[in-house]
Amino acid sequence: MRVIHISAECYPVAKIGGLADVVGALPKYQNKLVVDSAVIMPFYNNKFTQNNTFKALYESTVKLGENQYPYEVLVLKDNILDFPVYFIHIESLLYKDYVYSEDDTDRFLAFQIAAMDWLLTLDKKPDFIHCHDHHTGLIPFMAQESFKYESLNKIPVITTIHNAQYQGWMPYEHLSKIPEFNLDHIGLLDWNGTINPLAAAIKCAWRVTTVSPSYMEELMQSANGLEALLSAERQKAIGILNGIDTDVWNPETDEYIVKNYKTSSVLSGKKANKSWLCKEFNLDESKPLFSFIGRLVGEKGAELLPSIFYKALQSKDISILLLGSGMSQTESELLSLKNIHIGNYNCFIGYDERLSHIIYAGSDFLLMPSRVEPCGLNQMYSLRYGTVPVVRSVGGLKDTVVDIKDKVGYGICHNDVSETSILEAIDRAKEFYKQETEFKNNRKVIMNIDNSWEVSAKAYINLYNSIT
Ligand SMILES: Nc1ncnc2c1ncn2[C@@H]1O[C@H](COP(=O)(O)OP(=O)(O)O[C@H]2O[C@H](CO)[C@@H](O)[C@H](O)[C@H]2O)[C@@H](O)[C@H]1O
Repeated sequence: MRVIHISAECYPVAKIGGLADVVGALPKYQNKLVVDSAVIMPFYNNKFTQNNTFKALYESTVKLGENQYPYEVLVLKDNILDFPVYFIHIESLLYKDYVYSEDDTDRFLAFQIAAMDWLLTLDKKPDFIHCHDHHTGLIPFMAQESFKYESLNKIPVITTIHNAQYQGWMPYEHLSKIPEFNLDHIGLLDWNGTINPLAAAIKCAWRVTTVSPSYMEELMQSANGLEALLSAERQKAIGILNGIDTDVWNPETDEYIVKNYKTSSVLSGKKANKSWLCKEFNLDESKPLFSFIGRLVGEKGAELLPSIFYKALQSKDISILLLGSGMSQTESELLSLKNIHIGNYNCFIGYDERLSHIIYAGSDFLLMPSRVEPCGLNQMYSLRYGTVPVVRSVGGLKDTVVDIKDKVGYGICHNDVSETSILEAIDRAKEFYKQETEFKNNRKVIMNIDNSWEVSAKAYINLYNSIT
């Protein structure tokens, strides 16, 4: 079985968020089964592409309306990744020092067309095309409708929704850039009077998945305008929970963290990582350390954080550390807070992969007050590193974190995204921290929870098999 994943991100090549983690792990775990899995992604100008050498497999031009762009399909000269990655190199559009920006419409249109054009030329075609998020949302449509891809239209296309908030909307002036199709079928591209790639994917993909079962249920109620569409397509929709790459996220071998540890050495291991963090960020090591890692956007409840932190820190019995970037207003509020709660609070505004690993390892609690959380990987990383997640019960968080009130519980859950609710959860976490023996035992329990990809990789294969 040959599967080709098509995505804008893939760890370790280019990562903005969780999409990269999933596309960087799922093919690897599929390849351990009976699958030959590879990835097609854009060739960006970043550290990974600068530090490695590539060779061209294929050269051509991609047509985008009136314009023609030369492009190459590149592969790594030395295959240092766990699965083949094919890079679409379009110098003037994709080869930038960013992944997403204002000019995404043309960039990802060209990416999708170039990827499909190249697939047309292959002797051995994939058995399944697996697309991720709206950046690849026109592929299911083009595979089904564009005349030039007729020879690909028997290949089942699967779309995975990692985040339905962003849908890739584009005005109709871009229509002529989509390879020719029967205009009677234009409705497949449309949602509310505009071209909506995610909607087109939901209509045309053979199967639609979300990254957790609860998120699929939630999208039927609220999906940034697509709820009715998802409900209508419910018979081909399924939620499959993400896993985590336990080779990358393993406190025993993680090269980023200050001291490695396993269940039996969790106390000293976490202590060393916490000490490092507290020294680095001028925090009091003796207090429970609450952290937040992530994109500072509304979906993550980020704009509430400055006020919540301010209030939670009044009692001076906890420390808080934040790593993230996003809305500029929230960033500046978080930065100003540094001058108020000196010694108990700090933040790093930006992106830092190594620091994120040390925070998972050195924190006592990880906060995730998300409004929307399709799956969430942070809570699974934190569990693996013995850090108790404090989460809003939504989407994948609901599927992966059980509250300590439950007999088999191990995390702290709250139902609302309100200040009161989040502050109450923090208070409950503080109480839990004081029950020293239970708290320490719980660390060992959560480190052993199996959230690895093995089960989910199989679930995707069962899904592919159910199509044929
Ligand atoms: N400033 C920073 N510095 C370093 N690392 C940072 C960082 N900000 C975020 N990260 C890292 O990015 C990843 C975030 O993953 P998530 O799954 O939690 O969120 P995201 O919303 O990006 O993903 C979307 O897709 C994924 C994958 O399907 C879903 O789990 C999720 O719910 C959905 O919103 C983690 O690896 C985290 O450590």
